[in-house]
Amino acid sequence: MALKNIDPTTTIAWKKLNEHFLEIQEKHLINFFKDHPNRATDFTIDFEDFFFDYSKNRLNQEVLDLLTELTEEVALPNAIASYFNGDIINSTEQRAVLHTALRSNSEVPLWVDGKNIRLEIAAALKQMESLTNDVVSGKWKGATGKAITDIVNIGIGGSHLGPQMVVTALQEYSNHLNTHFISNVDGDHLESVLAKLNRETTLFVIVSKTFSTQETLSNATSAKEWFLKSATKKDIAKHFIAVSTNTKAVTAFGVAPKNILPMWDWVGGRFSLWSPVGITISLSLGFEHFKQLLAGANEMDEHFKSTPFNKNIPVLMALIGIWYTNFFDCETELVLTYAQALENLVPYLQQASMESNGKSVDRAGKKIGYQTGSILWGGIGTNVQHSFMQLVHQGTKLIPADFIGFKESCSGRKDQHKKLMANYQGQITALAFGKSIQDAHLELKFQGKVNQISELLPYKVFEGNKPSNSLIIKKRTPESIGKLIALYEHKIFTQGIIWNIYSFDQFGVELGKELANTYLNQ
Ligand SMILES: O=P(O)(O)OC[C@H]1O[C@H](O)[C@H](O)[C@@H](O)[C@@H]1O
Repeated sequence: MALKNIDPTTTIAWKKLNEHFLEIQEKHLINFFKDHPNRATDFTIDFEDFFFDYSKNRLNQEVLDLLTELTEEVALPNAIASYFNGDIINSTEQRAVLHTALRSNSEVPLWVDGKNIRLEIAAALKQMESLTNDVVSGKWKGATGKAITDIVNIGIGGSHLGPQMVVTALQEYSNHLNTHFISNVDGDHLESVLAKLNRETTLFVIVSKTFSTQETLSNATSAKEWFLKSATKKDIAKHFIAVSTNTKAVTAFGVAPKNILPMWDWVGGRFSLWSPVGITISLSLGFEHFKQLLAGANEMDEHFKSTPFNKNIPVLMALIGIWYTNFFDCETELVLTYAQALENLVPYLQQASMESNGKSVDRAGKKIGYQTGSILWGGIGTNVQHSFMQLVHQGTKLIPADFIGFKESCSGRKDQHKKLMANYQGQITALAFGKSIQDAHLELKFQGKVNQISELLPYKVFEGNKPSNSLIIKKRTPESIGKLIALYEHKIFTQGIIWNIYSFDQFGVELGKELANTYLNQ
C-alpha cells in the first residue's frame, strides 16, 4: 500500500494544537511541574535497559493527547504496517524500505520483486560470519602469507558514517584488528591513513551501494595503486573486498567475485549499517557482537510496532519534535551524548535525519507551506559545556535537546562516571528551571558584590524553560547501541509520515555532484 497523502495542517488535531499552543506558549516548566505534581514519574518510560524522561518539555497531557490524535489522522498505524511489510513506501524511487528486515528474526517469508529476502539476508549474514571469522582468526592470509592486522573502510555517507559510529561507540568490544576509515575525496585524508599501513597485512573494504560515488571510487583507485606498487593484480583478491549492489562495476574494478558482499535497493544507504555495509563493524568487533547489535535494533523495532503511541519512545520523540518545530517554530534540535565513545553519533544522525526529512515537496508533489526536518546538531558532554552551551542557556533561540547518558561506565571508573552524570543532570536542570532574579541577587550578595548587583544582575539570571528529553541507558553494549540507533530511525520515519513527505529519497544531493563533475571536466 502506498503512503497516504494527508496535509497535517488540515487535520482537526493540528487546529486544536494551534489553539492550545496559544494558551501555553509562555508557560514555564516550573509551572508545568507545579500543576502536575506526578509529572516526573508520569512522563517517563521504562523500556528494558532504557529510561526515557520527557517531563521537561513544554507540553501537558492535553498536548500529548492531541499529538496522538494527529498520528491517527495522518494514518501513522497504516504507515508503520507498510514500512515493516515491505510496501513500496519510497515511491519516488519505487522501492521498499526494509532495513528492519535485516535485524528481524522472523521466518515468515518477506517478498520483494518475487524473492523471499529472508533467504538473501540469511545468506549474506553467513558470508559475513565466515569472512569475519577467517580474518579475525588469521586464517585469511595476505598475498605474502601474513595475517591481516589492519582494516581500511573506504566509503562515504551511509557507507561510512554508520560503521564508523558503531566501531567507535563499541570500542571496548574491539579485537586486535586496527580499523581505519577513509571517506573524503581529499587525498591528504587518504595519505594520512596509508602512511600508517603495511601492504602485506592490510585489507581494504570498499563500501558503496551504487559503486559510482566519486569520493569512494577515487579513494579506492588510489588505494589500489598504492597496493600494486609492491604487489601484482592477482594479489588484490587477498587484500580487497567490496560491498555493493553493483557487482558489475565492482568486478570491473578488480575485486574477486567471492569477495563481494551484497547490498540491496530496499536498504537506504543511511540505514544500511545492519547490512553487509556493516562488515567493518563485524570485523572490528566480531560477528557475535554484530549479531547482538542487530538483536538490540530488533527489540526497538518490536517496541515501535507494538507499543501504544503514548508509551512508544520513538513516536513520543517524533511528536515532541513536531511540537517544537511546527508550533514553537524551533529551527534546530540538539543531541548531546554524555559518552566520549558516541563522538560520531551526531554526524551519523545528521545524515539519517536531515537527508531523510530535509524536504519541501509533499506526497502530492506540492510545495509545502509548513516546516519539515529540523537542523540537527550537537556534541559530547561535558566538552560542549565549555563551548556552545552558553548560547543554549542564555541565547535568544529556543533549542530543544536530547540528552543521552549511561548509568554505568564501561571502564569501571565510577568516580569519573559520577562526575560525568552529575554534569548531565546539572545541564538538564539548569536548562529547565534556570536561576531566578532572587537567587541571582542572593548569590551576588554572598559573593560580596553588593555594589555591583544592579549592574551584574541581568547577566546572572537564567530564564530556564529550555526543554529537553533525557535518555538514560544502562550500559554501552552492542544491544543498547543497536536499540539507540533504531530508536532514532523510527523517530525520523514517524516525523516524515506526519510531515507528508517522502523520507527515503535524497535527490537534493545530486545537483552539487553534477556541477562538481562539470567543473572537473572544465
Ligand atoms: O554507498 P554509496 O552509493 O557510495 O553512496 C554514498 C552516499 O552518497 C550519496 O551522495 C547519498 O547522499 C548518501 O545517501 C549515500 O549514503
